[in-house]
Amino acid sequence: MFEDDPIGDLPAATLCHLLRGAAGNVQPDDDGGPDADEALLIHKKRGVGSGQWVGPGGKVEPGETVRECVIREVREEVGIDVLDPEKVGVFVYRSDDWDAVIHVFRATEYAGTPEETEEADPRWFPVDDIPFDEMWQTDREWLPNVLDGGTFRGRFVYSDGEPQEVSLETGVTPSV
Ligand SMILES: Nc1nc2c([nH]c(=O)n2[C@H]2C[C@H](O)[C@@H](COP(=O)(O)OP(=O)(O)OP(=O)(O)O)O2)c(=O)[nH]1
Repeated sequence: MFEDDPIGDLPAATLCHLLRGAAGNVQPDDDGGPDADEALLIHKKRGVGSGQWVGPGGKVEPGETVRECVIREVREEVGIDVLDPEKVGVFVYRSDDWDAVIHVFRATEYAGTPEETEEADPRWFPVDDIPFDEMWQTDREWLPNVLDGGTFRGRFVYSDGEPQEVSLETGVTPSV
């Protein structure tokens, strides 16, 4: 799937999908995945994807691991500390103005309460009522699976803001 992409040469970025149950904590369901009621999204105020709902995250800085990046970005954007980031997916994103390899994490344990910042307005959404119409179009291809405990890798090529190529493989173990 990634044969055409010099993955090591592309800028890296992260996304985090935080889950909570009705009682706050998340227990495993029958399949061993998280049995969550709600997922945290941010309404992004600036940068790539501003004006849309998206998981918190951002660009990996020089000398930083993707895991360090996702913890830093969630803290900067919504003011909480993620305790158990689990890498569950990776995708190549290509567009007219920004190419990247994006590492997707899921987490169920964190410290603090999400707060609005200059970058982001956070809100918990029911996992069966995610605002896909106000998100990156290809997120609807993989996010339900991630919220349900799955893993994936993908490649999404956009032009003029519209997806032109969509490749997706689920049930893979993403390398970190
Ligand atoms: N959900 C989703 N997020 C995407 C897609 N493509 C894409 O680049 N992103 C995300 C990955 C990063 O979290 C974010 C781009 O980084 P950013 O602009 O937020 O980076 P940053 O916080 O470091 O911002 P800055 O300092 O450069 O302003 O966009 C996509 O197709 N779906």
